[in-house]
Amino acid sequence: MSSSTKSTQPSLFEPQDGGAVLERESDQPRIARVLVEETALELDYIIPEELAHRVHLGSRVHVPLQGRRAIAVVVQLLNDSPHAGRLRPIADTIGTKAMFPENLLKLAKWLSAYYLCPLRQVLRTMLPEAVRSRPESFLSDSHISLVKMPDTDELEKLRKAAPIQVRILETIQANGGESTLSMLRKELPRATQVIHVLVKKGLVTRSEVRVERDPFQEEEFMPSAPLTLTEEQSAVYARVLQALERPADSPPMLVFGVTGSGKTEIYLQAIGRVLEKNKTALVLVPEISLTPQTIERFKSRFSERKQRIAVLHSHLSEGERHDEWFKIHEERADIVIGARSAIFAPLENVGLIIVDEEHEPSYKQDENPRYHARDLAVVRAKMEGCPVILGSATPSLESFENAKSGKYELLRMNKRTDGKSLPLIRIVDMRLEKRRTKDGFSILSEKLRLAVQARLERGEQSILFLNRRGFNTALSCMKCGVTCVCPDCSVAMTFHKSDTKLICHVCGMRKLPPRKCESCGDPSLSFAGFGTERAEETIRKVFPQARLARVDTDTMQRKNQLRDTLRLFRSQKLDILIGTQMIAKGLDFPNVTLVGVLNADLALNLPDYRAAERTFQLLTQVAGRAGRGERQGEVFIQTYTPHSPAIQFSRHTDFDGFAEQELEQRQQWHYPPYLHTVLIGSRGKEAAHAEFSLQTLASRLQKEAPPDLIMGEPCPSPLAKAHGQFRFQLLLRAEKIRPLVMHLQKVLAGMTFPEGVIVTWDVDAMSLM
Ligand SMILES: Nc1ncnc2c1ncn2[C@@H]1O[C@H](COP(=O)(O)OP(=O)(O)OP(=O)(O)O)[C@@H](O)[C@H]1O
Ligand SMILES: [Zn+2]
Ligand SMILES: [Zn+2]
Repeated sequence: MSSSTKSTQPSLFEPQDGGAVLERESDQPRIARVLVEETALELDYIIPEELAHRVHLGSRVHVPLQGRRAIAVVVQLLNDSPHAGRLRPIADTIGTKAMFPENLLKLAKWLSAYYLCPLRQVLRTMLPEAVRSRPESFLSDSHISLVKMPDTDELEKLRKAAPIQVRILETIQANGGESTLSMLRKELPRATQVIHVLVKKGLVTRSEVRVERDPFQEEEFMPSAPLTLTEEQSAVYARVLQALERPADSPPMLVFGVTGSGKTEIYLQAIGRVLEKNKTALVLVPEISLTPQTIERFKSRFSERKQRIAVLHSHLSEGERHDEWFKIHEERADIVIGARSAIFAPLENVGLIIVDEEHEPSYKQDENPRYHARDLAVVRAKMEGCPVILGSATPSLESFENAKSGKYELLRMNKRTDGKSLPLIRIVDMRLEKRRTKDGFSILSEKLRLAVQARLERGEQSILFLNRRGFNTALSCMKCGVTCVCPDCSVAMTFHKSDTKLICHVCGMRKLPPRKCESCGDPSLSFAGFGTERAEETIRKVFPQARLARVDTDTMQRKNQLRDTLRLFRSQKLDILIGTQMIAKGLDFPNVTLVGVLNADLALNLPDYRAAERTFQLLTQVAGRAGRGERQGEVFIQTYTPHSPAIQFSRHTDFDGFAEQELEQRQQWHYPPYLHTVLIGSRGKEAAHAEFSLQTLASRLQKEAPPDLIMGEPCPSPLAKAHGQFRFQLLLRAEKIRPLVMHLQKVLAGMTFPEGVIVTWDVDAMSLM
């Protein structure tokens, strides 16, 4: 949150500027308290009689404000106001139905208080941009009919004076006298204005029609029927059914099932039950596993009502997002599947909320408001009075601890549905491997090479995973040792061979690799480290006959490219898939019998107390991609730290062992889940200003602090510079989060920061970078 949005004390009535004052006997409620969207003012307005049926809690309305009209959200309905005699009426509503259903508005208020973020900003986040700024325009298209062509003379005159008008007329004529505005626009971007003129001249008519963009309209779905549940699944499902019958007595359920244990099947059947009860279901999936395959599973199971499934994710066009949102708003959807922000879907009559892969860090938004969608799901479920299922093969330690303490209910599934054992996991010690190679460098160990070779011979498939894109991860001087870093960020620039550029992965800056050291001028520069691009090149050299594709954000730029590549892989037209975490999750390919992790140490080396947890999760997830079919799977993990606990425990798929050890450490060192954190950050072009601001804040926080506060020292962030700004941080920890947040709010309210310094705060921070 930037210091410029510092909360001001909202005044509750509007200064009068001479407008007529309404007075009338009350129907209840007669006054709406609204939050003006652009000013953060909370003001009271009269609800005029004629709008009474359209003004609800959560409605967006137009109100008169200082001689103009402003857009506001109704946040409270009142019978009376301290300024009752001096209020002006609401001018109009946007739509007839509240944009924020009551529970969503409640959730917004909760979020605002918990994460210390102005309500106005929360509400802004809840509505997609396309809905907020253009509530109607995307929805409609215009049907254009030709009334008459101008006669021959006139037509020629017009052709000279306004050739574009003629061109449009002729296009419509050629199309049988009918067309749509969107089609004409494709031909001519200015078609809208031209049509306007032609309508005035009476040559064409225009009528509004409603069209919807369906991102899946070309897809066919094979209907699927519910499977007979395994014993383990049945036990979990029985519990879920009970919760659906008596949601009030049911704590959040943590479904902890190994990869391939059939969690998704349970979700599908539970949703089936919810629909039978004429209720709706909300399913959150991490962005990265919101693959066509995942959506297909839902659309296939509920194929008879696939039109009633709304999908929300970041790859939708503005128009698609708008339409999906309205589909939910107008109650034309009863299943919503989406990534993080789908927790704000304006769904009503919610019967079940599911958060798949609940441990995924991407559920935490890393800009304002910095909410955690899983935690909001638990809160929203409570407000909706419905059960919530959190599912994972590697639960977050937060949820696991909640289950241990009885706040959540733990439901376990330890076996794969096919009865197959989990894949065999082998650790490859790259320190030994290094000695074997002549340049002391290896991308593919001998063991992994042989394993891939064997798959190629048997016609089976392999996935190779490397969580870093690019060719080389650093360019360093052999003489003075200086590495080429981004001038704006404190990170080494990555060499991308395909465009022969150094690219900064933080700010995106690109430049040609220098010919000599930028520090000492020596020409002996050397590339080091490797990313997916280089790994691909190596694998191609080692297995020239293999059919190979690389999946990372560099290769998957084009729309549908990921889908197409995965289809090729599924239909076994590819032997090897090499990629970043885009391929780590949720993919289910029966012919994959080998998974290789090229460098398991990447996540472990992050300066974050969660590094071990992340590594464990990632390795377990990746390993889960192997051996999902008839044949047993095998996993090779290449590492320079073979004895680290995260690697050893994941090797034995021993979540409990890992959790026990890790939780003990967290408790000892006072980290979540035993304490809450607030990470305060300051940044600015002037390092001294940013640092000083944080120091001042720290010393103010010290005064009258809650007794359980543990405050660190202001220090440079691990990512010390980004986008040309110097970054500092301060970690606050406390057992109770509310008193800490309230204390912080009070201190911030009394502070101003120097110009150019931005101060942020992140409650329950997931990343300490
Ligand atoms: N009861 C069942 N009988 C037979 N096959 C099943 C059953 N339940 C699930 N499956 C199949 O087992 C495979 C794994 O199931 P599913 O994807 O639901 O597991 P999951 O726990 O969600 O996996 P992951 O955590 O790896 O995403 C799928 O191919 C699914 O169709
Ligand atoms: Zn040098
Ligand atoms: Zn940069």
